[in-house]
Amino acid sequence: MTTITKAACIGGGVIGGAWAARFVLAGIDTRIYDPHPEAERIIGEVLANAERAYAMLTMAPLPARGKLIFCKSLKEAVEEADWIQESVPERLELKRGVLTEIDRHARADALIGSSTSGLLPSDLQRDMVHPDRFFVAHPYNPVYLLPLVELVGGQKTTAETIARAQAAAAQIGMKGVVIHKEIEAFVGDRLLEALWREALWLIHDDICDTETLDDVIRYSFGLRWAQMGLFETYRIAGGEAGMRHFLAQFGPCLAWPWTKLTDVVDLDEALVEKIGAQSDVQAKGRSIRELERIRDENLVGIFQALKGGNSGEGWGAGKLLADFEKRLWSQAKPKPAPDLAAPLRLVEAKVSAAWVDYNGHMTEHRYLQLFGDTADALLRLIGVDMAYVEAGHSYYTVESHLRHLGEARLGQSLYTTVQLLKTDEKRLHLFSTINDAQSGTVLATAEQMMLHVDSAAGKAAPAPAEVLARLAPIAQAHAGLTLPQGVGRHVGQAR
Ligand SMILES: NC(=O)C1=CN([C@@H]2O[C@H](COP(=O)(O)OP(=O)(O)OC[C@H]3O[C@@H](n4cnc5c(N)ncnc54)[C@H](O)[C@@H]3O)[C@@H](O)[C@H]2O)C=CC1
Ligand SMILES: C[N+](C)(C)CC(=O)CC(=O)[O-]
Repeated sequence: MTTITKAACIGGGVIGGAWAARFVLAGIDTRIYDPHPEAERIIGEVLANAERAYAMLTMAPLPARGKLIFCKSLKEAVEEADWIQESVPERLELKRGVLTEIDRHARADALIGSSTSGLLPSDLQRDMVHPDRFFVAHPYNPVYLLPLVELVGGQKTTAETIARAQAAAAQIGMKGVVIHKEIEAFVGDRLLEALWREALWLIHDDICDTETLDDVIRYSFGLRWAQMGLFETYRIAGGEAGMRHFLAQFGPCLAWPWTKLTDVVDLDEALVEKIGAQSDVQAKGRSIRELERIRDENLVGIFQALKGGNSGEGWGAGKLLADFEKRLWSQAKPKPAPDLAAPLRLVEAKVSAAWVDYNGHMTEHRYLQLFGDTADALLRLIGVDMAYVEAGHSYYTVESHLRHLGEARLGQSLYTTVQLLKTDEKRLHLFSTINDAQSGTVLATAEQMMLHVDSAAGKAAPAPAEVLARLAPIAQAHAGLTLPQGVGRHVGQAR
């Protein structure tokens, strides 16, 4: 299977720019060709938003950012690439011309994907000399966050190409869903178009305005769709009798005249202006980049909620993120040995929107999460990693005392440190801090006791010699450090 190390983006608008961000943030060197005079500025802004979103999304060790190179010609962009992604405007003749040129200059084993929202891959690959390596890779906006890519082959696409494309998608954290039969608009845009058509009629007929329509979605079924889609949601809606009862009860309603789905609304000047004006009111003067940042913060929050779903196993897009993070951790190069002569600096983080509460600052359980991540980083350092845990032993936290000394705000960069206060064969007594990354100011501290356990037996057990041996030099070095202020504090009031 191909490992993608070099990518090319042909077209760097809304979608091409965000593909470039996804590639670059996955550590892939990316060349981009777009003749738009402001391409560099636009793509730079998209990349900045993507980096901001990733900093909030994950603490897993992302690879070093790939290089982003702007090219003067399509040839220069594609000739060395492993994966070329075309994202030029949705016009068949334009796309065919661009794809034929890509085909001419690309390496024989390169993957060539098109972002088309609905054109048939067989039509797009018609004039290519090597159409076997061409496929539709239809993404969703914003490509750098939403993980789905619909993979659709044309008549001349090989099964090997689709399999390689699926593996390449996984490499950049995407879920490549293979659509085995080519139809216009594939699966996602068929569904979206049905909804959109209906929505346009509702505005046209003055049933509601754009804000009311959006509220109807985002306060109700939009929340359901992000986690269970349509059919699993409706299975539950059938009550204990499930899907069959749901179909029996609501199937006949489909024959009632509830929808204008087959009629196409005339998007004449008046309707465009009506929708445009209502949309302007909704936006409350926010720019597209500002709206993108709000959207991204919300998406990150949803991802994180889904990552903790299904009793912590992860669910849907959250499970995909959890699996991707596991892979990143397993591939991470060992960090240089930390300086033992000071508390160990182990975790870097940025305050995500999902971490902020009604007081406008990081909410209290996120402090505990960061202290937990810090303890996990220390455990990995002494060999207590996922394989160790799966083999039946771990450390459990049995006591924590947190102190909140300052506020952490949305987007603020933080780091944590940990100092070993005392250890024995079963116990780890730790003192951790959360610090502002710029000033080093301590914002919170945690004093914690952890116990080594035999997880199957559910009781404390001595840690094995190899774990204790890795612990010993840290414990020895930290024994010489000053006891941090706040150790042994209990909750009480000054008298
Ligand atoms: N905007 C969306 O929500 C989605 C769009 N798509 C698909 O992605 C593709 C691109 O759409 P957008 O990014 O929205 O359009 P866009 O208009 O934002 O970007 C198109 C870019 O292509 C560039 N371009 C035009 N001719 C070119 C050429 N010959 N060579 C290189 N670059 C060229 C333009 O300068 C522009 O920057 C379309 O096929 C669209 O259907 C797919 C998923 C979602
Ligand atoms: C509007 N659109 C057809 C270009 C939308 C898509 O293709 C997918 C998306 O991101 O909604």
